[in-house]
Amino acid sequence: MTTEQPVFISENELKQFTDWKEILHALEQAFLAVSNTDKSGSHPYSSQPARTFVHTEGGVLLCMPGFVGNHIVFKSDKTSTPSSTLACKLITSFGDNPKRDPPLPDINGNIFLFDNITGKLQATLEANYITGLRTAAASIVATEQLFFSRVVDKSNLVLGIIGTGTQGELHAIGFLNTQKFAKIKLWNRTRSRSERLMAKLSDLVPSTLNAEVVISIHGSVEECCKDCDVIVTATSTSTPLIFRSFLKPDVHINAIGAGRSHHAELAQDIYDQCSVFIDYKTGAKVELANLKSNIVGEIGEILLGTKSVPANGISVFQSIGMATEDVTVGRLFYEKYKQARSD
Ligand SMILES: NC(=O)C1=CN([C@@H]2O[C@H](COP(=O)(O)OP(=O)(O)OC[C@H]3O[C@@H](n4cnc5c(N)ncnc54)[C@H](OP(=O)(O)O)[C@@H]3O)[C@@H](O)[C@H]2O)C=CC1
Ligand SMILES: O=C([O-])C1=[NH+]CCC1
Repeated sequence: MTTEQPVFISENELKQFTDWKEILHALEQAFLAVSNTDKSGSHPYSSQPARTFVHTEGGVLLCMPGFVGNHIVFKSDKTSTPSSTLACKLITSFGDNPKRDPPLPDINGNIFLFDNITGKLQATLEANYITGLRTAAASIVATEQLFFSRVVDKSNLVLGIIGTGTQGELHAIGFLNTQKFAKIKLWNRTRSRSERLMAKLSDLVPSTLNAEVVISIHGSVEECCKDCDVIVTATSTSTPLIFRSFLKPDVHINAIGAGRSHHAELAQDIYDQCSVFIDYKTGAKVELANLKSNIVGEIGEILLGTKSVPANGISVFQSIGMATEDVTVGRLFYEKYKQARSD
């Protein structure tokens, strides 16, 4: 039980605790928790309503509350006993922020972690960086489940990143640190931003699994998508950027962006032919209500073994973003922060 005053953990403090293996594990726990309906078994479980939106003239405030029970915080600690975590992320998206002088991020948020027994606030974590990490980790887990599990020859795979803003950058860094690709192709509406990311990635490459990776920048979305095995779309576009004709017959897409309408990045001719997996049905009922496609199930259902992965074709992870991701990743970072202070 917490009797201390709540702590505030800044973005800079949080950055030093980044550990992709632990973050992927936290995401698996979140996915399992939303799909598991049996509270008495060994899997995590959750309580999570659809998030709410408050619209203003300049942007939107999202309220994302969630609870995860029976989850393992640290993958690496084999003696970990299951934990329960209650949290709420408040996050805003103000689209004109990047154009301000000096520029500000479009998305700004905080995660509030509560004591699970007393309901008292324990910690406030700045959440811009964590949101990027957990969104990228969700895509990586989805790609492992929907693509790497069905691909036999993993020797020459190509990753495409469409949109190299905050989310696109963390996706590129996350994939570099956790999966092997022969090539990473970048496209961004403003080319200078993909040039900046290319320079950053080139510095990181020697310390990742991908020492030989070739990174390139492309002038059109079509050219960037050509030959890609895995694609990430991380833009705020309101009109489709990728069409069926740009794609190989077997490809996996993580569609994470597009703000108000989550399915704006891909053309209808892709949705007509693909298998869509989502993060949570409760959110999809609200936020993907207008999506006309074959929604097969949740990523957590694959992890639980209650849904199977299509053998081939186009798979899409339509990432909405959910509170349970912030719950398990927020708790992981809070525990790491406490460990560091007690050392
Ligand atoms: N699924 C999830 O869990 C999450 C989803 N998101 C969503 O991801 C998207 C990206 O967020 P973030 O990276 O933080 O934002 P940034 O502002 O950092 O980046 C926005 C990106 O979108 C591009 N873009 C904007 N408008 C267009 C357009 N009309 N056509 C093509 N590209 C465009 C920008 O290009 P340029 O550099 O040229 O401006 C930039 O690459 C947002 O829609 C956000 O809502 C964010 C967090 C979590
Ligand atoms: O899931 C999330 O945190 C967000 N989705 C869009 C803006 C922030």
